[in-house]
Amino acid sequence: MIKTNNLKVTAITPIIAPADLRQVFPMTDHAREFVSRSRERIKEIIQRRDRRLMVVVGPCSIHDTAAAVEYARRLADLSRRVDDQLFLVMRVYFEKPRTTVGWKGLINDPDMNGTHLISKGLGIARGLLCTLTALEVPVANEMLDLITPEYVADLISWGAIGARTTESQTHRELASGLSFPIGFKNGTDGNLQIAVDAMIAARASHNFLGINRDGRASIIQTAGNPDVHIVLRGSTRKPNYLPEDIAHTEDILRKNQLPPTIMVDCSHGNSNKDYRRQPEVLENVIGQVVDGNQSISGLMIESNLEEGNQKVTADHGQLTYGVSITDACLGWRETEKALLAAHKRLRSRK
Ligand SMILES: O=C[C@H](O)[C@H](O)COP(=O)(O)O
Ligand SMILES: C=C(OP(=O)(O)O)C(=O)O
Repeated sequence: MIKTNNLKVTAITPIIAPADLRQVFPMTDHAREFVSRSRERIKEIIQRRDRRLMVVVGPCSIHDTAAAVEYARRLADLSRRVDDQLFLVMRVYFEKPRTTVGWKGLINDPDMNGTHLISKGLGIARGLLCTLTALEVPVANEMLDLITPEYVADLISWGAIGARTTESQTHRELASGLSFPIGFKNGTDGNLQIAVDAMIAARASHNFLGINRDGRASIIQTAGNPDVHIVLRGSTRKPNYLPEDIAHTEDILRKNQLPPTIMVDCSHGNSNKDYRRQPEVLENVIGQVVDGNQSISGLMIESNLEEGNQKVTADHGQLTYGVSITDACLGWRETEKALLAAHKRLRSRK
């Protein structure tokens, strides 16, 4: 018999159901209360009812949970020192969109060796989110895969749809049903319209395919997510965080009847992919806020315990602790210095 299906599929392996993983790593009452409170604070900030700025700061990707917990402890300490001006949310990114190919993150390949033990990755991810929530560190995640939210989204306070997926209908549908605020990045070529279209789409209700708690394919019907905003991340051609870029974005949001609230990613196209330039982007944007800008509500920084990045080799014993294995990051010392300086300047606001 001639086979016409799965000609290019080499294996299909069922995985643990979301309900079962949630039983292994249950959400405590404290976690529920903390995540709900963090989401409310973020909503207030992006709606500009709370004049603090949200800063999504942390590693480009998580590959070592011990280092992530150490980073979270430092962030929690720093948060206590700056929280009258800055609401810090940790970047805890488990899924990486690749330009072509490469390691796709801790969920996809937790052992970083091509074994792709996705059930294990989901378990490590959920376990880490429980630990970080117990430490009272709010978590930000990139929503890349359309299935994983059922496993982890209850512990997340803010989500990004990345530059490579903002134009995707399925990601917009996903965003329309998520229980937390979502930032849509501009395209890698600088296109803002795709983020505007994404916001309009995600605010509407949708019917689409997903999975339920038992892992069964289901029709998901959503109400629409009003808590969506744009994230300016620059492009391969130029940055887009300068006052004229912000004014242009405000104008586009106004023309599309979208709330004037903007997050600036200090990394990616805005730093010309040079992590050392993130503090200068941060300083410029903080200057705009101190000078009276009302629409900038958030910032993003790629930061790790140690600066730079490293390649993963077959012998993981060779990896340097606290260094990114994806994009290069600002080190902790520089991150702390930059955020304390931002805090000091914001305090001088009228
Ligand atoms: O922030 C992450 C990266 O810029 C993104 O995942 C693309 O990475 P790549 O171009 O190395 O694949
Ligand atoms: C991939 C990322 O960003 P972007 O989608 O802007 O490239 C990221 O923040 O990890």
